Amino acid sequence: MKRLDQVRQLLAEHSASDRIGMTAREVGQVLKLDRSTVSRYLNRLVKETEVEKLPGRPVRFRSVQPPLSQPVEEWVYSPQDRPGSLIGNETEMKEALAALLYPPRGLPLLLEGETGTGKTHLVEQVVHQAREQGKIRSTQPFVTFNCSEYAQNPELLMGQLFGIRKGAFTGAASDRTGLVERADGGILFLDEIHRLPPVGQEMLFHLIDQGVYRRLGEAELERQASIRLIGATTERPDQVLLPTLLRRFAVKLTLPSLGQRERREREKLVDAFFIEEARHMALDIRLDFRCRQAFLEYSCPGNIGQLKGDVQHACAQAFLRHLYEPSPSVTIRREDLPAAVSRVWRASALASPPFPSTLTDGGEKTVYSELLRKEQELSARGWSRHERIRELKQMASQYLKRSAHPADDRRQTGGEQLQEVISHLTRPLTEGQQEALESLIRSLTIEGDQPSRPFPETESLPEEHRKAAHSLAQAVTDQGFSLPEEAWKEIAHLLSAFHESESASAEGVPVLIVTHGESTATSMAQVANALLGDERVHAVDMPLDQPASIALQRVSNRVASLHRGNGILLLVDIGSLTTMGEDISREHGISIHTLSDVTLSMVIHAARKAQTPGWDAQRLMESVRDRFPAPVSTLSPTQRRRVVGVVCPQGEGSIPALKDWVKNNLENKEIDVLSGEWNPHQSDSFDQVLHEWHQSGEIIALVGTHSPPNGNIPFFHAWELLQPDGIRRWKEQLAKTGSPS
Ligand SMILES: Nc1ncnc2c1ncn2[C@@H]1O[C@H](COP(=O)(O)OP(=O)(O)OP(=O)(O)O)[C@@H](O)[C@H]1O
Repeated sequence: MKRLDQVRQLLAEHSASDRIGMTAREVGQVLKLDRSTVSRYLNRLVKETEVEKLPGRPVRFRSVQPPLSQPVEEWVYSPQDRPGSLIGNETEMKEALAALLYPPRGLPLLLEGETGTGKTHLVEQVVHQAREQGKIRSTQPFVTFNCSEYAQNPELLMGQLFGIRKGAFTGAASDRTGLVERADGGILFLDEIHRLPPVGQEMLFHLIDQGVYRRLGEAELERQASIRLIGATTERPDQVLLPTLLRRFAVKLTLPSLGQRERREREKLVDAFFIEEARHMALDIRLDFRCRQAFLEYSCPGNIGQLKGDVQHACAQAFLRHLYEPSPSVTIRREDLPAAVSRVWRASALASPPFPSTLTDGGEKTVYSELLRKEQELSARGWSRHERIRELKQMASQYLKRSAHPADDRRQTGGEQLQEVISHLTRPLTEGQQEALESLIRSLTIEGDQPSRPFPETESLPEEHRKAAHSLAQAVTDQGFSLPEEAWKEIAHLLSAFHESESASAEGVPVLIVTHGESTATSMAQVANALLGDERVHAVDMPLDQPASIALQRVSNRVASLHRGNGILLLVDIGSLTTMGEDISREHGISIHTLSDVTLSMVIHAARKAQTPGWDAQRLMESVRDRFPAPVSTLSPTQRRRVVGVVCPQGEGSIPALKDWVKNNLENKEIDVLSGEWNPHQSDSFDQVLHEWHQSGEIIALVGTHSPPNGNIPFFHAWELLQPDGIRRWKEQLAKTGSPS
């Protein structure tokens, strides 16, 4: 904490209990600072009317805080409050705006600052203001790209930026437009610009300098583009950028870390973030003195970004409690604070009374409305209160990227006890088998009486496995755990898998699990591999905050490395993952069969059958699908309708006109046009839109006003469709995906 803040805080705490104030010497003694330094700070605080000088000698100083008789015990943030879109950074804002608007096409601007200091936010605000002021037309593109997304693959990174000519490198199956081309006439914001390899930096330099560039693999044709360039980096620019490129950035700004900011600014940030949450919830949020104080003091290495995330974390926890304790507003308590914040929470003379809260949906789709929707859905499905709270807690922590530790999970579900029951009942099983069985039964008990899916049929299973599963399910129920009536069927499949030995073939079909979450896929693969005694199941975890493009790249790399000639079985959970197989299959020409709604027993079955001699991915997929019939969906592009999606960020209002345009310009009336909005601030929002559309058919192209965060489906910028080249590309794309005869 800065010294000025230490002085301010000491006086605030002292004045709260003792109104006679402190002398400069006393303050110096407590803080171990010399008196003249303390006097300087005290006079500054007096000037800023935060501290008052009391009459008499020696001069005593007292914080201008409300007297104890009327303590400010709590802050109330209301949805009617206006949070302010940019806090601090006014000077940087002015300079950045001046750079952006400098004639004729702006001065290249470079922002430097630690992660979370607000570089992206500043750029967004600058562009917003330039548009508001009419200095930049809203039709001029604003393309943003984070170079770290493709940092592991420099070719792809540069291809993404400058475009690719067909055949430029292995896998470049068609010509591809780059972001430079999309940003032509507008603004290109390159975040983490230092991730560009030197040759890419050279190309960028050439573009800024001469206004020309080439697509990758294009030797003859030189293309022109006029862009306003903004770069951002978390590194020291002189250590990571080529001097030639660095010199071309005429304006360089450094954003301060949170620790370097004035306390006033931090207060404004904390208040703004709470107001933002109150607006999302459409409810007042109450926060007591000590909690707010903790937010002002804790060490926050992730800067403003982390501060905002931690405020959201506390709000989500409080909102969750509020769902079960209806009252007119949401109150943040110490137990809601993230650990780092809670650690600096201190008992204070100012106590806060408990406050009640109510239930209202803010309308907008936020973590709160989602929690609320989930709660209603689970109630309607008859989940018990205990189970609902558990589920919602998990959901909240997922949203906040704080997925619960598996050990906690086990404790919450009475897992230890369950484990004991199972190990007692199933002594002959190996440790790995017991673990698998326990996982399965735990997931079945969580589902309660009304499972979300039908159970697999068991006619083909040996009678002894059916009977054993029956008794096991009965025994588990007798121990007080609630299992769905037909849960034994799934257990029977698992028991059958344990006992069936397969003659392994060296080839086999690789099974790859891809699911959302930090470790879900890996855990399933580990259990299955432990059980079957080898490493035939592979996994890719998809943390919720990871961009879809990176996930696709990771899965694609994994598919390429696993492929042995018999295709791949992809087992996925939900969302846009179901479309991945198709994209990757096209990219590598590998036969990929995808099944969704993966469960542990499905993985075990697939792993067991994967080594069957002579089987390929299709045969394996059919076997798994037959065993686990619904709601498993196989994705066969040949039987599906084709869909063009019109997609814009929320609140843009351009969807109806765009949708009409697309419909009127589609020669093939068999293509469906769907539209939807996504929330740029919610990492999986775009995936959800894709997932919904995917139910209706294969998405062959996207049209919108902003590039969506998914680079796998061909995207057409609205303005591009009005250009002759855009229309040509559009027609080509539709023709390319024509229905197979
Ligand atoms: N000055 C500000 N006023 C209000 N909110 C801000 C401010 N600066 C940043 N934020 C908020 O903090 C969060 C993090 O900011 P941002 O993503 O711009 O940081 P960054 O420096 O680009 O981080 P990174 O280097 O990790 O990409 C954003 O949600 C943004 O809305």
